[in-house]
Amino acid sequence: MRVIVSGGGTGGHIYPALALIQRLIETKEAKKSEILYVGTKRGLESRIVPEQGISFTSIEIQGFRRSLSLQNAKTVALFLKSIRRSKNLIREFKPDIVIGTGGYVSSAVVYAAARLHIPTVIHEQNSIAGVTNKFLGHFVNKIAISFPDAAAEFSEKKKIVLTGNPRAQQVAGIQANDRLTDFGLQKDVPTLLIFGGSRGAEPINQAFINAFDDFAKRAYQVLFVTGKVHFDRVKTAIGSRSSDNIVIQDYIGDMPNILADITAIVGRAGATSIAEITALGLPSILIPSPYVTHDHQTKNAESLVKSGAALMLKEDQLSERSLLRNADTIMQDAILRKSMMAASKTLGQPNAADQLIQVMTNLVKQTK
Ligand SMILES: CC(=O)N[C@H]1[C@@H](OP(=O)(O)OP(=O)(O)OC[C@H]2O[C@@H](n3ccc(=O)[nH]c3=O)[C@H](O)[C@@H]2O)O[C@H](CO)[C@@H](O)[C@@H]1O
Repeated sequence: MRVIVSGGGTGGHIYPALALIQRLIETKEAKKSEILYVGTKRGLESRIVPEQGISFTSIEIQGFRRSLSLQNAKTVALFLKSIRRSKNLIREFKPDIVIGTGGYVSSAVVYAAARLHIPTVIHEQNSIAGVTNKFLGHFVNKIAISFPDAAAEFSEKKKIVLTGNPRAQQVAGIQANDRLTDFGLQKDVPTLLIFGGSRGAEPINQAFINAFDDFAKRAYQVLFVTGKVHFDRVKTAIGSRSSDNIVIQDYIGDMPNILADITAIVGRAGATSIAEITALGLPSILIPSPYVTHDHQTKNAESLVKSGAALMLKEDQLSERSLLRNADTIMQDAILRKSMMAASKTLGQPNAADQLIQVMTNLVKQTK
């Protein structure tokens, strides 16, 4: 099967696409040479996708501003140009199917495919759909969702299929593998991973910087990930302080393998992170980003909190003290962790990639 995949901007849209691609290759539904990823140069995808050895090509497009501005005129012009470019790419590559995983780049690629009568699927990771997927929902053949609640976001109910997030299946099968020693951490000490989504989060970084001296006294260890753009500032703020139980990284390239060795997570409540957390049955402290459309991360987090899988810390309550208190609550109580792990695991979607592939292969068969 020849497949064009498009999705980007942030890791939350890219990693589900990569997990799907990996599974398409594993199951021999597609060869590596039959896959083309279309993204933008500016998005994280331009770095992450070629690193995986997947063919990558970029189109120029930008997102709409919320307020009326001259930039929006440029955005419209770029959008029309990117549809023409996408149509050319599609005519050249001749995909059997085009799938979009969100982020504005996928709007042009998937829309162009629909206009050319190529079978199309979108994948929505969140319970509240993104702007791009809401737009594309009118044109595609199938809408794959990760949370049942997302069905309410689309008017054409016949198109909707609940598959889960393919990244869940990619991490679900991974066993603990002592990879923490790669970073100089101990392999048998409980480890807390702190990170603010795929791009890092300034408020989480600041709370961690303020709490550094206290974390340094803990019996557990901390793997702290700043996000690439924040790394230098965090390192400067930490200065010459160091501790055997704390490691600071800018980005983790191989998150699935690292997650398998982690005891608990402090993070944002991005949908793909949540798919990973529940696939592995990890306990977590979720600090939803208040800067996302319709506060959808709070909704994502609430589903875990309700079932006892996670604690939620609202960003306006985030401080060094609340960060430490929540971290200690989980890291110093093995019984609590055990019940959170069980609750987390019940929300996991370990067959999500296969379910999405099923949707794709059925659609291709029907349209042949
Ligand atoms: C600010 C913003 O718009 N956030 C959205 C974005 O978040 P974001 O891109 O942060 O997405 P998620 O938290 O969902 O996923 C982050 C992904 O990046 C990976 N990772 C992260 C850090 C790292 O060092 N290495 C690494 O590989 C994680 O393992 C995960 O696979 O997309 C999500 C869709 O899924 C949405 O729910 C989020 O609201």
